[in-house]
Formats: sequence, structure tokens, C-alpha cells
Amino acid sequence: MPARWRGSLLLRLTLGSLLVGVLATAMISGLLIRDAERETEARVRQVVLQDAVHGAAALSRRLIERQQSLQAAAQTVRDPARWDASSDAHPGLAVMFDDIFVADPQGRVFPSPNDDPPLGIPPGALARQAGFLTTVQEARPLIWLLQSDGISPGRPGAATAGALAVFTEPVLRAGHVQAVLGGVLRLGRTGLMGDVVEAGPDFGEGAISQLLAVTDGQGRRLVEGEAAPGVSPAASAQCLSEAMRRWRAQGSPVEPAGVVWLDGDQIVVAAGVPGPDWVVWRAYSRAVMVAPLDVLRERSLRWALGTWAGLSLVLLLYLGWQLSPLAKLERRVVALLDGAQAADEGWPIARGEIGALSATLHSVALALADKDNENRQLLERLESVMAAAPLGLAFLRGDRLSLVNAEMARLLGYEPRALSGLPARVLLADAGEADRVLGAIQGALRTGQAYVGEHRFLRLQGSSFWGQLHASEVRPGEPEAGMVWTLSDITTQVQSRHQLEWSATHDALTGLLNRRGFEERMARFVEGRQRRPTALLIIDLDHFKPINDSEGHPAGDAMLQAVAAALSEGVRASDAVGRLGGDEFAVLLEGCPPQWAQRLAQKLLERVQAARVPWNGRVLQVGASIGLAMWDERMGSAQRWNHAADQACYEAKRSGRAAVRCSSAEALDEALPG
Ligand SMILES: Nc1nc2c(ncn2[C@@H]2O[C@H](COP(=O)(O)OP(=O)(O)OP(=O)(O)O)[C@@H](O)[C@H]2O)c(=O)[nH]1
Repeated sequence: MPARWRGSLLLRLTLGSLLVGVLATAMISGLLIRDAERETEARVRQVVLQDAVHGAAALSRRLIERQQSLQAAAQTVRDPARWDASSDAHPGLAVMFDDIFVADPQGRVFPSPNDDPPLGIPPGALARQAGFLTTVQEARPLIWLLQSDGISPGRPGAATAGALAVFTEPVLRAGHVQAVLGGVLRLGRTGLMGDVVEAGPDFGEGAISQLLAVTDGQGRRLVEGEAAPGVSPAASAQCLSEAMRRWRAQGSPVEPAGVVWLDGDQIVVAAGVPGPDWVVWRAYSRAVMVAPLDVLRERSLRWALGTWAGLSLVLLLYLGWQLSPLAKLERRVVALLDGAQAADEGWPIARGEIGALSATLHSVALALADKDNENRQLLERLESVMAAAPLGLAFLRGDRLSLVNAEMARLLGYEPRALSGLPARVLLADAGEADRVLGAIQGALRTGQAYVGEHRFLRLQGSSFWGQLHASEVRPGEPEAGMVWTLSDITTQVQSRHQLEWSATHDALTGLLNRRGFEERMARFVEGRQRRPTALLIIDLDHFKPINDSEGHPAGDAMLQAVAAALSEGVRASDAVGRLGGDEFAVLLEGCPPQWAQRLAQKLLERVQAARVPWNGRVLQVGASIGLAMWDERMGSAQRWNHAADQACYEAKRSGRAAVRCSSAEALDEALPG
């Protein structure tokens, strides 16, 4: 299934409706079919009941007809002994009975001159027949059964082959039974019961009764019909036996209105024949009788399927038509996101929920457009402020730049767009320091402080500059809202400040430490509690004044610079060289044992003496006197140490100059605190 159909509202509504349709159709069809089944079954029961009742009624009518004929004949009997019972004498009765006889009340049959003995009744048998005796004793007509061999009918339920129905009518004279007129009838599938045991009702499929039979009131079978085609006689007999068992269980009712049983696939009807109390039985196959329902079911199914398919198509088209504004709305909302259409254009007009949704989205779109407009104006103002700001401005999200102004880009030598997205750390000139600086910024912001710092920043072109960085959070306490950096170029100020700081501790003429700078260095050593042997040299130039005097002050300056260079080049970079004032220099030799210091002092003396300054055709040179004092903890201060070295220099001067003198024990004592 294509992805766009998966979860499609149209599809779901259609399927849902069809499902409801299927269920409703199935339910209605089911109910209708069930009703039809019930109705058909009721109709079938009614028809088969009527069939059996009509059969019983027809049989009853024939019996009454025969009884009435016999009664009429009995009234013509004047002398029973001479009454002619031949069929020729009574053609009407001959049609109705197989035989006619007249007997005296004792059961003796009067011989008829033109007739055979009564059919199948042996002489003397009548006197033993209850039916005959009842007719005599109660003087009433009766129909009773007799086996053709004169023995009583067989046991109940058994078929009676050749049974006879005997109609007995009393012949009265002065209220007494003078004789009995009898009509004998062979019971069989033809004659009296012929059509009663013939095929049952026709439901369009032909006669469908499986079994037809007539029994007496005790269930003895008088006549049995043929089993229906396709039904075995054994099954018929079994079915009838079962029906009779149930009939007996109900008290063997002989009901002219009929009794119906449902027995599995069988419908069994028993209709009573009043008078002889016979019962007409019919059994029907229920499946055959309700067969038209199968046709109905199949037809219903075809109609249901056809209706369902038609409805599906109509429903699909209808829902598609109804939901088309929704698809239009979807396209319109997509267009809203890419801003392809004006906010108040293209909204579908529809009724109901889709119309309401469209109207709501329309108003949302208008509100968004207003907001967008406001934001754009705000952004324009912000951009103009940023563009006009004399400071570099940048918004950062996390540790990356997200928005920078033109000044920030200019300071760093980038195109403004090229800076967006860069990590802030690349802006710092000292890559090793970047993490420390960014950590310090985060630390300050976490404590609610703005960060201010001076750092070297790197231009895209590779040069660097001193910048003052100010960092603060956009919304205090919400680091996720980002931070704002402002940056200004303070290279000039920093350089001036560095120059001032240098000047305070350095000699402008020689570039060496001045007295203040040198004393600070000495103080740091003393305060540092260094245990390494350290020497202090005080160097005073010999006969420097004559150079000034003869060649002028600039020549003296040049000589001083040459001496400074000679001293600086003669010591390690870690040693400190200073000009304490005038023509007086000092050297601090850290980690230098006394012998080494003495040797180095001598070497420095020689370097000074070797320094040459060509000047106006002359070559200028000077000498030097050097005093040396090793640091001793007992001196306690730089000042005393300096004094000791000064004294040694004085000694060197006094001894004739151009010499190195070490601080004597006396001088040391003098230098020590008194
Ligand atoms: N050219 C120049 N001369 C200076 C400067 N500072 C001090 N002087 C001069 O250096 C001289 C120092 O004097 P002295 O130490 O007595 O001169 P000297 O000839 O070396 O004397 P002795 O040490 O006894 O040999 C003075 O003439 C100062 O004017 C300076 O910065 N430049």
C-alpha cells in the first residue's frame, strides 16, 4: 500500500463505513433470513398439519358416509333372516363395502340366498368380537377392526396385513336389537384410505411427504404408504416408530385438529379420525420443505454483495467529494510553511468541521504573519543597531557563534556570514589558552557575573590584536538562551601600557634594567629565599667623564650603550643586567659559585675594556672597576648586599681602578646588621 494511503482518513472512513455496512447488511440479512425461516417453517407446519387434518377429515367423511348408508339400509330390514345381503340387491352399499352381512344378536350370520359368507369372517367369529358385542349391547353403530382370519388385530405398532374394517349397525325393533347389519371393508392402499396415504402437499418440488400411514387408537398400523423416493423403507419405519413412541408418551391423543412434532430433520403430524379413533400419520423431510430458503439465502447473498459493492463505490466517491476540502487545506497549510502564498489567500471554504478547521488555521496564519512581520521589524532594528555599533557584537549558542555584526567581522577579518557557526575558540590567538579562557567565561557566567578580559585575538589573515572581551548571558541564569560577546580592539592601549610599565623599570638609553627594575629583581631573589650561591657585581666605569668632556654627551651615551651591550652579551639570559645611574652598572648572577663569579667579573671587566666606539675619527674606550659580593643570608636585605658590593667596587677604584674586588670580611661585617 502506498505510504500516503497508509492512515488516510478517506480510506479509514470508507473502510469503517463499509465495515458498518457489511455488519448491518449481514445482520439485517441474517434477521430477515431467520424470520423467513421461521415463517416458512410455520407455514410448512401449517400446510402439513392441514394436509394431515384434511386427510383425516376426508377419511372421517367417508366413514360417516358409509355408516349413514348402512344406517339407511338397516331401516329397510324387516326380517333379518330373509334380508338379501347380495350386492345386486344393494348396489349403493356394494360400492362402499367389500361385503355386507346381517347377523342375529348372538353373532350368527344369516345366510343370504344370493351371497357368499361374509368376507373373511369365519362362522361364529362375530360373537367374540368386542365391536360386535358393543353394537348389540349398547345398540349403537360402531366401526371396529378385524383380521381377515378372524383373529383380533396384531400387537400395537405392528403392520396389519389384510385387516378388515367392520361397520356394525343395530337393526332395532321396538327398541331392541333384533339384528346387526354389517359392512366389511378391506383396508389397503386403495379404496377407503387410498388418497389418504398418497402423496402429501406439493411445495413446488413435488410431493414431499416421506411416509403416510393410518393407525388405530392404539397405534396399530392399518395402512402404510410407500416411502418417498430417496428414503429407505427402514428409515421410514424408524421415523414412524419414533414418532409413535413420542405420541404414546403424550397419552396417545387422537386429535382431529392434529398434533405436530419436530423430530430432527423430520416433521411428523398425527391427525385423529373421530369415530373409529384412527390416526392419520404423515412425516415430512424438513430439509426438503425449507429448501426454498436455500435459494432465498443465495439470492440474499448475491443481492447483499451487489448492494455492498455499489454502496462501496458510492461511499468512496461521496467521501472523496466530502473530504476534498481537507486535501486542499493540507496543501494550503504546506504552502503556509514555505511562505509561497499570502497569509489570507487560498483557504478552502467548506461547511462543518473542515470549514471550522480551515477558518481556525486561517486566523492562525494571519496571527503568525503579524508576528512574523513584528519579528522581521525587530530583527531589522536589531541588525541596524548591530551594524551601527562601534563594538564587535556576537550572539553565541553553546560555544559557537550564531550571529555577528559587521564590526566583529571587520575586527576578525572575516565576512560576517563566514563567522556564523564557527566555534568561538578559533578566534583566540593562543590556541593553548582558548580552553582556559572559555572555561573562565563559563565560570563567571555561572556565578551570575559578566566576564571581562583582555586577550589576543586572531585575524583570518593570521595577524593578531589585543581585544577586550565582555561576555554576558542573553537571559541571566538561562545558559541555553545563549550569550552575547562584545569585542573592542585595545591593541594601542595595551601597547602604551606595556611601554609605560617597561619604562618604569628600564633604562631608556641602554635598554637595561634601571635602578628600580634591578632592585625589584634583587628583592624578588631575596624574598624567594633562594639557597643557590648568587653574586652581585657593581660596575663603575673608569674615566668616563673625559669622554663627555672631550667629545660631548652623545659620545658618552654611545659609550654607555656599548658597555651595556658588552655586559649583556657576556652573561646568561637568566642573569640580570642593569644601569643603576650615570656610569654605574650592576649584574646579578644567580646560581653562580664565588670562583665562577670572580672569573666572570674579570671577564666582564675585560669585555668593557675591549668595547670600542668610533667617534669623529677617534676610537673611544673606557675601563671599569668591579665590586663583587656573594649573597649571605646573614645580610638580611638587598640593601646591605648592595652596600657590600658597592664597598668592594670602591675598593677596586681606590686600588687603582681596572680591577675586580670581592667583598672583604670587614666589609661584610659592615654590611651585616649591627
Ligand atoms: N654622556 C653621559 N654622561 C653621563 C650620564 N650620566 C652621567 N654622566 C656623566 O658621567 C660622569 C660620571 O662622573 P665620574 O664617575 O666622576 O667620572 P669618571 O671620569 O668616571 O671618574 P672615575 O670614576 O673616578 O674614574 C659625569 O660627568 C656625568 O655627567 C649620561 O647619561 N650620559
